Amino acid sequence: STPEPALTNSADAELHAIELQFKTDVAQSGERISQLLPQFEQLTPSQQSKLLILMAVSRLYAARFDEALTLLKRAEARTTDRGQLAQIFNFRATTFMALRRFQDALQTVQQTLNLLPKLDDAVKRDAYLRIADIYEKLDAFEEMERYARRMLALTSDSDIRDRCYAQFTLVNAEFHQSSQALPVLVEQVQSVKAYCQQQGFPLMVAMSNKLLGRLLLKQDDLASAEQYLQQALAQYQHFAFAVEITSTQALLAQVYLAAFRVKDAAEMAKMVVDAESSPMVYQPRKDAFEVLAKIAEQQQDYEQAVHYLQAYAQLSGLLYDERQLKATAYQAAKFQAQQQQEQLQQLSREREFYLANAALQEKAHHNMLLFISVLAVSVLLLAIMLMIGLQQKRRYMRLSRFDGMTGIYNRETGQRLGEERFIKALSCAQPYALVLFDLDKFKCINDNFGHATGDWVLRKVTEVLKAEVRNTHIFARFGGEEFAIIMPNTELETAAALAEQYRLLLAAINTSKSGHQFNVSASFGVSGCINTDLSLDPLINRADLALYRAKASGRNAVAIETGLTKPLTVAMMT
Ligand SMILES: Nc1nc2c(ncn2[C@@H]2O[C@H](COP(=O)(O)OP(=O)(O)OP(=O)(O)O)[C@@H](O)[C@H]2O)c(=O)[nH]1
Repeated sequence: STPEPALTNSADAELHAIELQFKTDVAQSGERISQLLPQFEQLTPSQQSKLLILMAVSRLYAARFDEALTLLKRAEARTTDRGQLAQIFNFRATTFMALRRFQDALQTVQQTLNLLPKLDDAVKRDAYLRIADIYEKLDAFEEMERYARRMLALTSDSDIRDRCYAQFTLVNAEFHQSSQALPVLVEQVQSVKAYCQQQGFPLMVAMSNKLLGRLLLKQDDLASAEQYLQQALAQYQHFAFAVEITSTQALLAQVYLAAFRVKDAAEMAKMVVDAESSPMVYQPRKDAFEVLAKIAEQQQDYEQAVHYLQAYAQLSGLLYDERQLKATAYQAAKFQAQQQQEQLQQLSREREFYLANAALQEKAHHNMLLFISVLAVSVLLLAIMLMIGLQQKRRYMRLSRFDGMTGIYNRETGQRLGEERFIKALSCAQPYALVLFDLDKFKCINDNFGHATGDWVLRKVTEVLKAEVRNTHIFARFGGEEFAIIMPNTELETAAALAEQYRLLLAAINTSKSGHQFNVSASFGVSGCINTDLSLDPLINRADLALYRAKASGRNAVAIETGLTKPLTVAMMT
């Protein structure tokens, strides 16, 4: 069922309030969680996740680590929000640290770091803070400093809490590494403390006080050290922060011992060793047993001193083992991170390879285009050349089919066409006739008026007859001044009549345009197809015979050769 909007909003507000209160009043916030629990089923998955995270945190403070892990798992299952997931991972890493499962903790840190790139700065700062805290517990102080700096770099003037936390973590990392002189560090911690106090972050004030106490103990400023440590103790007691209370008490015991306040020292140290033991307090316990051993020794209670020294030695061994464990985990995590880095580099190399390959393919594509273009241009050129060739061929064909001077068919073409028509006429039993004519005394024209005039006559004769010859007839120059008119589907008599007509036309040519005045005439021989003819040749021969006779009869005449036993002579004119 969908939750009512009013409940959704009020639950959001309450969850946010509880989250804030965790930083100042753990007990009170636990109370508010219990009050919200009966409404669990009515909350949205995201709110349920948030509530489960808060419950896990309260278990974490109560050192109920396995319960905390279970709650975090349930919280993780209910959200896809990256920010919330980062928060879950952070608390999980802290829980693993408390359980001394260092490798799991570092793996969880890596999970958080993988989530971070897409998250906003506030979530990043939160994660960096917790990672720095984990590295501190792993004695990896360089890493601690690195993440503190990253966090600080992401803060602006308005991120007061995070700036206070980051500054403290940074100065704490410097203290662990002894990278600054003690007085410089004291000054730095004091300025961080002032800033955090002014902005109202009591936990950071408590931690600053404890750190100042520790620094001043080292400087042998015992009075100031006690003052700061007492302040820190009161503040931690307010938070019910058991681990820090024990750790501060152990420091106070050392201050009192140094100040020869044996009774106070013993009292403090006793509180430390009587408090619940856990790996988190091995160091303060070891310090407290040392204080107690020294006191017993001073009081010459050697039996008791040996007893305390045994406890001290045992804790030293445990701490040594733990340091080994941490170092191993840290190295393993470093190795894993390195491997991951190498994998990333491999991926980027593969990507480079892919890009280079793509560029290569692009080039191949480009070359292909170039090749196609060249091919296209070549084909075009070839086509043009082919066309020119065809045109030339057509020109030559034309030249070879026609007579250059007169433009009519030459002898070969005329004879071939005539032959084709002849075969057709033969199969259809159609009539067929042939006229040959030869200009008269042409040599004289050449001789008297020059070759050019002779040429003019040849062209004039053609021009005159071309206009007259039927379009089914074939007009050809047979050579020199001899012409033929092949007449398919034409009777011999018709051919003779036409020849006569042509003879008259030629004789009527006016030669003045040639620049000379003279007579033009031609002699004609006509033949027609007879039964025995199987090709054009016999017709040509007979027309030739007739032409010869026409010449012999005095020229400018038409003669007929029938091919029959008694040749028929037609009218001749002079
Ligand atoms: N101008 C010119 N003369 C040509 C051409 N072809 C042939 N001839 C000339 O034509 C003349 C033909 O002379 P012949 O064969 O003796 O005949 P003809 O002078 O016409 O006398 P007949 O045929 O007996 O009437 C030759 O002098 C050739 O040189 C040509 O293309 N142009």
